[in-house]
Amino acid sequence: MLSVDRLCAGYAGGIVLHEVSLRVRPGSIQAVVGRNGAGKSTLVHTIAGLVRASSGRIEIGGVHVAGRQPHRIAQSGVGLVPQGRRVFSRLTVAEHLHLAAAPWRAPVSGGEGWTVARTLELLPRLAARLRHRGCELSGGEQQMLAIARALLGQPRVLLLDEPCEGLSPDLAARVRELVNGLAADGLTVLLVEQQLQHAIDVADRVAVLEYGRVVYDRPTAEARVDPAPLAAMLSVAAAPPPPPPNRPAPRLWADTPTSPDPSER
Ligand SMILES: Nc1ncnc2c1ncn2[C@@H]1O[C@H](COP(=O)(O)OP(=O)(O)OP(=O)(O)O)[C@@H](O)[C@H]1O
Repeated sequence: MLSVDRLCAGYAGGIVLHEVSLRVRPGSIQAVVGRNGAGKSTLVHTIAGLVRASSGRIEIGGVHVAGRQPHRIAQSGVGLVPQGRRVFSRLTVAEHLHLAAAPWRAPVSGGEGWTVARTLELLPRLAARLRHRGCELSGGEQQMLAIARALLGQPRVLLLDEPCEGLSPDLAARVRELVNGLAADGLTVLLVEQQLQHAIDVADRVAVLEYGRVVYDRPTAEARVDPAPLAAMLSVAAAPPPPPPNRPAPRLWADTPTSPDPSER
């Protein structure tokens, strides 16, 4: 179970997440949608420990992890598939996989762990590309590699930040199918999606972030019946809410130097 409770986080320029609360059950997919700049990546980065929470709780399987170093949070069972894949252009697929493999780490959720052989069985396209360098892969292959790398860390919670971005409809459908299968195997999945329809297709619940606040969080079954309210929420620009009166200003944190790539923003 991933539980986020009244989470606040941001950067030196200001607070971005305002008391965000979400609960994602094992084996389920929670989609998070929202307009550009709503705070979706900040949310996954904060859960992964790359951005420091200024207040609130993040629990993985009942253990409070907010404030821990990113590698400690990864050891608690959080895997991140970052936006833009972030594969190393000069390393081969095989090198990526062997660097990411953590066979000494027992799978946090128990059961069968992820080995290089098992990830290649799941993602056979990578098996045919083992000697290719990151820069020689297609966008879809890079995405598969980013997912394989996260799985090799033996996660029980998988955070995916716009995994279908820039992929052809076929490949995007393949990625959604893959994510679905991982959740069916018991993984807890938080999926940031730019496209509402993709979120509705794959997720069990969908939450809307607006100016860093959760303004909607319902089962996708409701949106499948009538997606109009959700679509309207994402297409009509709302003014940012005024700050609440008489509340002390939240502490602001700079992005930590542990961010995977300082040129990210
Ligand atoms: N490293 C950073 N330093 C300072 N501000 C940042 C940083 N990263 C993001 N922000 C700001 O935080 C806010 C939320 O950005 P975030 O990337 O979380 O939004 P998003 O919903 O993921 O957007 P997108 O859909 O465009 O990826 C934006 O105003 C953005 O400019």
